Amino acid sequence: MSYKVKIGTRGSKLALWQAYHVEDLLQQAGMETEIVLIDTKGDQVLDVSIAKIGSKGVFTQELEDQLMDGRIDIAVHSAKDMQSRLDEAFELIAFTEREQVNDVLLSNDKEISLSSTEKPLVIGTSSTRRVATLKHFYPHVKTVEVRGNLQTRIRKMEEGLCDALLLAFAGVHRMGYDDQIAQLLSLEEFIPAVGQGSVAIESAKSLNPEIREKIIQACNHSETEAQLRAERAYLRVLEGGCSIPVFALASVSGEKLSLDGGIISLDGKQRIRLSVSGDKNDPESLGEQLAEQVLQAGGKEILEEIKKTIR
Ligand SMILES: NCc1[nH]cc(CCC(=O)O)c1CC(=O)O
Repeated sequence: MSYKVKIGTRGSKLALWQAYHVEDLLQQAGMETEIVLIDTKGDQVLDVSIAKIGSKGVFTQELEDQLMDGRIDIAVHSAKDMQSRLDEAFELIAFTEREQVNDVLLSNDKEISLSSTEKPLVIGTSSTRRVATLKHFYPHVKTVEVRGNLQTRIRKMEEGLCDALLLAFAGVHRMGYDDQIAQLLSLEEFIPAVGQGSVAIESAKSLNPEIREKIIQACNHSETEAQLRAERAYLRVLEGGCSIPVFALASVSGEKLSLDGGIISLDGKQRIRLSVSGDKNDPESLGEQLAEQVLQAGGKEILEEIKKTIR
C-alpha cells in the first residue's frame, strides 16, 4: 500500500523539529510522508500571555479543522501543549519516547545558580508553574515574563531583560542550545508540566484504522504512553490548562506505574505534592486517584483561588 501520511504542524522551529522527528519514525517504518504547515492563533498572538488569551486550543484549533476535513491525517504537538480534554471527534493515538524531563536554566553566564544569593537574579519565564515554584523555593529570585519562541527569548535575555531563562530541557535540546545550559533543575523542586518532553500525535477518530495502526506501531513508545495517560488524567480532573501551576511526573518500573504530582499557589506559599502508584495498565485511574488526593489535601482551595485570579 502506498499511502502518503499527511503530517500537520505549526511552523515554529520547535514544531518543525517535532514534525520531522515523527516523519523520520514513519519513514523508518517504510511509510511515505508529507509535511503540511499550518498557522495557528497561538502563533499569531505573540504579545499577549497565553494565560490571558485562554489556553484552550490556541495552538490546536486550526490543526483540528484540517484533521476533520482530511487535509491532514495527523497533527504533531508538544504533548505538554495539548489540552487535557479533546473534542469528541479527536484522539491522541501515539506518544514518542520521552526526552529528559527536567527544566533547565539557560544563560550566557554559566556560573549562574538559583541558590546563589550574592547578587539579585532575574529569571525570564512565562509559565505560572515555574514562577510559583521559584517563589516557593527561591523567594529571593525575581521573575520577568518573556514570550515568543526560544530564539526570541534568548535575544531578549541577551538584550538584558533577564539573567537567565527557565525552560524545558526538551525544547532547548531540540533547538540545539545545550551548550548554554547553566543548571539542570532538580525533579524534587521543579516537577515538570504534564507531558513535558514527549511529542503527541493527534488524529481524527475517522482516520482509516489500518493507517492509524501503522502510525502507532511506528511512533508510539508504550512506557511513555502509560506515563502520559496517567499525567493527563490527573490534569483532566483538575481542569488545569497550561495556565494553572499543576505538575505531575509518572515513572514506570516493571508493571508498576508511579505518579508524583501536585499543585502550587500562584504566590508559591502553598505547595501540595503527593505520590501514588498502581498498575501500569490502568494509568487513567492512577491519575484520577492522585487528583482526588491532591484536591482533598487542600488542592481544591488553591485551585479555586487560582481560577479567581486568572479568569
Ligand atoms: N510551553 C511551551 C513549550 N511547549 C513545549 C516546550 C518544550 C518541549 C517539551 O517540553 O516537550 C515548550 C518550551 C518550554 O516550556 O520551555
